Parts: sequence; C-alpha cells; structure tokens
Amino acid sequence: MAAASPNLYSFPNSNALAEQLRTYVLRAQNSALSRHESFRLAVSGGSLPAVLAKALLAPSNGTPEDTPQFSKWHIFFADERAVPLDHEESNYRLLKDELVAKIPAELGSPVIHPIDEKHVHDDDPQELADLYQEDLMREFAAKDSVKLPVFDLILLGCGPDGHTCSLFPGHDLLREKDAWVAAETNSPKPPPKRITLTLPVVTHAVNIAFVATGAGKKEILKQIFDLEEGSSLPSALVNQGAGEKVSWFTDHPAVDGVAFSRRGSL
Ligand SMILES: O=C(O)[C@H](O)[C@@H](O)[C@H](O)[C@H](O)COP(=O)(O)O
Repeated sequence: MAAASPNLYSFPNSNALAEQLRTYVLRAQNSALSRHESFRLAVSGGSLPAVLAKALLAPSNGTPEDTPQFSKWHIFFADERAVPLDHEESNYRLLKDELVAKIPAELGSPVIHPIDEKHVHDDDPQELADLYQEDLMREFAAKDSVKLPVFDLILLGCGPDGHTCSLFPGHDLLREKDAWVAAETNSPKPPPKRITLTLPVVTHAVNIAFVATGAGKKEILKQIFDLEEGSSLPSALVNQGAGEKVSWFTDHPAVDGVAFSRRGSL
C-alpha cells in the first residue's frame, strides 16, 4: 500500500522541465548503479523520447553525478506497437531517432530491448507480449520467487483520455495481476495492436515519472488529481498504486486550474 501522494512538478517552459528531468533521471541512474551493475529503465512513446533527449543530451556540468553512463543502461519499452522496428509508428524507432542515435560516442551506448520483429504481423500480439516478458525475465534474473521485475525507473506519458503505457480506460488489462507484459488488440489510439507493461509491474518500479505538457492535458490532469470520477483512469491507478514513488513533470499550461497541492521541487 502506497499511502503518500505523488509529486507534481510544474515548470514554466520545456527547457526548465528538461533540466529537472535530467537531474531526476541521473539521480535514479546513480542510485541504481550504487545498488547493482546496470540501470534498468522502461520508456514510453509519444512526446516522451524527444523530452528525454533534450534532458540527457544537454551538456554535463562535468561531475560524475551529472554524467549519463549510457553503457550501463538497459532500456525497455513501457509499451510498443506491433509494427516493424523501422516503421514510423514504432516506439523503438522513435527512441532511436530522437535519442539513441544522437548520443556522443564518449558517453557509451545503451542496450536497447526491442520487441521480436518476427511476430509483429501475427493476428494476435500475445506471442509478442510473451516473448517480451521472457526478455524481461532474462534481464531481471527471474527465479520462481521473483514475482515481478523491479525497474529502476519507468518513464511514462499520459494520453488525453488518461491512458498510460497501452493501458486504456475501462479495458480488462487494467485488472491483470499475473503477467508482466500483456497484449492489447483494440487500442483506441492507433495502431490497435500493442504490447504493454502491466499495472503491477509499473507500480512495482523504484521510480515512476510521467511527463505531460501542454494545455491539451489540463482537463485530464484535473480529473486525475482533483476529481473522484478520474480515480479509475489508468494514470490515476499508477498514482494510487505507487504513491510517492511517482513524480509528474508538467508545464504550467498542463496544470492550469489543477488544485492538487502536493507540488514541490526536486
Ligand atoms: O506508444 C504510445 O502510444 C505511448 O507510449 C503512449 O502511452 C503515450 O505515452 C501517451 O499516449 C502520451 O503521449 P504524448 O506524450 O504524445 O501525449
């Protein structure tokens, strides 16, 4: 039970947001590397990879704390569309184009964990989900006793309907208790076939961050943070399940009129 509420940070512009997101991600990295050899994170698609690139490709202040050690990063996808890896809808391609291809050689290269391209045209994305779960099991050294992977960080977006990952409002997947990775065959946001981390995996992570910017997000953020009727939305369920482990990085237009008071700075 995570009782305490999430953190909501709001910044005047994208530069200020990116600067603080950098601090947050690198703190998560440094803490992970003090506990084990790699930094294991999952990222979403949408607008996130570009913001992440802005944060992480900015010049370092030269201290070890402010340096991304990309060669120790294992990057998974919080959700992925069932399309080839070079498809314009692929989250893998998005992350590669926005961030990975732009990392200077001296910072090293992360290990990226894509979906198995051989199965992207299957009628049912279940095999794609199962194979991705096996990849996670290998990385997280799952033994029978390991019920859930513990990501060091999961970076999420929030759709205008309150979805996050490929967990959509009202879908049965929100009740999944056992699988680590699940198949979605009917996503209201195209393309319809996707795989996604499940809610228990998301809320089990050490740190969870949402990035939500622009006036287009203010109605849904109001519902998620202020209103009872928003409490069953997927993004609100992450807040409820993970509490203070969750940090929202927003800009002023996205939280205009949101009353929720636990705001702070890093
Ligand atoms: O692959 C996807 O469709 C995304 O992972 C999805 O969950 C995204 O994060 C949200 O739709 C928010 O997208 P924006 O950040 O672009 O609003």
